[in-house]
Amino acid sequence: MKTALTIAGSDSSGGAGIQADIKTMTVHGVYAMSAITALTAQNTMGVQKVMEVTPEFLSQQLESVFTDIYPDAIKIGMVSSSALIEVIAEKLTFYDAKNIVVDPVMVATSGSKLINDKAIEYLKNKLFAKATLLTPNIPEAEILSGRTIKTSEDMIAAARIMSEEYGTAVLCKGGHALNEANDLFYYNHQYKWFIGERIENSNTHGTGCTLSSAITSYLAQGKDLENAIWLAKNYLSGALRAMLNLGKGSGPLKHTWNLEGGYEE
Ligand SMILES: Nc1ncnc2c1ncn2[C@@H]1O[C@H](COP(=O)(O)OP(=O)(O)OP(=O)(O)O)[C@@H](O)[C@H]1O
Ligand SMILES: Cc1ncc(CO)c(N)n1
Repeated sequence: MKTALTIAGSDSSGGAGIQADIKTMTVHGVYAMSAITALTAQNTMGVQKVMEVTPEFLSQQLESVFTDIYPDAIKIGMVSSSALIEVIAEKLTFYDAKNIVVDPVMVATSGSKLINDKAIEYLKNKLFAKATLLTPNIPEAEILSGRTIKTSEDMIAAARIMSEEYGTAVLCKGGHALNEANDLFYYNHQYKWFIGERIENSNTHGTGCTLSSAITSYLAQGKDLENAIWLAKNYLSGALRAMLNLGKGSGPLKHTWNLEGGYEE
């Protein structure tokens, strides 16, 4: 069985973070492991409280995992402080980790900030160069590239800046652009659009986490990066089309849709 590790925050409401990652990896037939960076008390309406783990405890979780069941691929999500980022960077190097997808989580769908400013600098300087793929959404891409994104051309320019600065592939997600679900892939001075059909569903809690862990699952299974992105996007679209409607705010996706004969009931 292929194995994957998520290094991310826990979402008590189960739709984003570690919980979304484990569900996604599991329905892809990949054995999921976790190293938790923070607990969030969160629901579909917002993040009520965050409790970070200590750097020592994160370090121990990573050591426990890597020295026993080596992950074929790794997804990194919410990491809210510079000390935690340092620990992750050090362990990834020490254990020679491969297939690393970094989702630079900064703000939850509900608008709550999930990272501090010093940590953003550490992400850029210590972590991004180790990534196989970065998956920023538009607001994150604006912060990381220093450019405002209003058009498709802006997305290309921002992705180019990030890819060249960090020497890694970048998938800039277009879910925040009105009427679109097109994501821009940029690597080796070339770009490619991953065109998606926009699904009218306001329940989008955890779309970013779900996409990045689906990509991670496919990388663990040995798919190449572009194939992994296509397959993951298809999985995500199905989870949105299944129209689960839970909670009072922006609800979670139906992660299990692909086990249940699809979304046509
Ligand atoms: N309404 C939609 N219909 C189809 N695809 C969508 C829709 N909204 C988002 N997506 C897709 O979902 C994926 C995640 O994109 P999005 O921009 O929502 O990420 P995110 O903001 O990081 O998510 P999160 O809400 O978890 O922070 C992308 O592939 C995007 O194109
Ligand atoms: C724990 C966690 N990670 C990531 C996100 C981004 O959606 C969230 N809302 N919560």
